[in-house]
Amino acid sequence: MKIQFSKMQGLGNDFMVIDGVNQQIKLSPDTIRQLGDRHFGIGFDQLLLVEPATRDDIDFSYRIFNNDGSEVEQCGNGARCFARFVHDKGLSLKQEIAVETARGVIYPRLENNDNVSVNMGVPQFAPKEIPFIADSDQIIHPLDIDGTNFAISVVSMGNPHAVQVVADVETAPIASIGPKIETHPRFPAKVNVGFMQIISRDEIRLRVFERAAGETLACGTGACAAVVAGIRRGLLNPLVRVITHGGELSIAWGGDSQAVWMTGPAITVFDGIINLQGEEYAA
Ligand SMILES: N[C@@H](CCC[C@H](N)C(=O)O)C(=O)O
Repeated sequence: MKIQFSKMQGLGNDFMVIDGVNQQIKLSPDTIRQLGDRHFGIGFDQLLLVEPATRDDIDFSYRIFNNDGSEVEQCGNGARCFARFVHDKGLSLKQEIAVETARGVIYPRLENNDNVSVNMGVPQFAPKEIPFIADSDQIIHPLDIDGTNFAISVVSMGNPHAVQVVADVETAPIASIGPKIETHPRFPAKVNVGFMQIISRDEIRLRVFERAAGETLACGTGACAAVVAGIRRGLLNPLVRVITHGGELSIAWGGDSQAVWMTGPAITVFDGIINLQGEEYAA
C-alpha cells in the first residue's frame, strides 16, 4: 500500500501529514513509531491524520499522534500545518476552517502574509486528566521532585501542560527535570512541561519538554499554556511574543472564558510517497 504524505514544520516542530480523506489509512502505534524514527523511518515529532468531518457544521476531523504512537488531544503547531495542508492540497478553499480534534473544535485561519492564526479554544485550569487539581482558582501548585518544590501552573489547551518560570531557559534543567515532571504520579495521563523565561510583559522565551516526544524546537499548545499561565500570574500582557529555539509565535489571550489565539508560520518541506507492506495500511 502506497501512502502519500507531506513533511511539514511549524517553528521546527515537524510533522508527517497524511490525507485520510482521499486515502484509507489505518496505522498501528508500532507503525507510527517506525515512521517517526529519524534514522529508520521518515522522522517527525507528531503524525497528523486529516479525516473527513463527522458533522455538518465542521470541515474536517484531525487526529494527532506523538512519535511514540500515542494519540493525543491537541497540537498547536500541527493545527497551522493542517490548515496549510488542506489548502495547498485543494481539500478546502476556505480561508477559515472548522476542525474537530479529540478535544473540541478549533478554527485555523490562513492569513494573507503566509502565517496561520488559530483560535485554540478556551484554556482550562482544572482539567479532567489532572484529577488532583480540583480548584481552578489556584494559579500556582507546588510539585515535589526529589525533595525540591517546583512552582507550576497547570493549563489544559485540550492537552495538559505544567508551566514553570525560570531565570534563564538556556541553563534550565530541561533534560533532567522535564521527564520527572512529565511522568510525575500527580499527572496520571502525563504532561507537557514548559520552562518560561520572562523577558518583559510582552515577550517570553520558552522551551518545552513535550509529553512522549521529548524536547521539541517549539510547542504551539505549550506557548499558549505558558502565556495563559503568565497572564494569570500577573506577569504578562494580553499579547505576547514567544521566542523558541525554532522561531517565534504570537499568542493573545483576553483572560477568563476567552479563547487563546496563536499566530505563526506553517511550512511544507517536501511531499513523499511511502510504500508500506501489510493489511493494516489498507482499510
Ligand atoms: N507539538 C505540539 C503538541 C503535541 C502533543 C503533545 N506532545 C502532547 O502529548 O500533548 C504543539 O505544537 O502543540
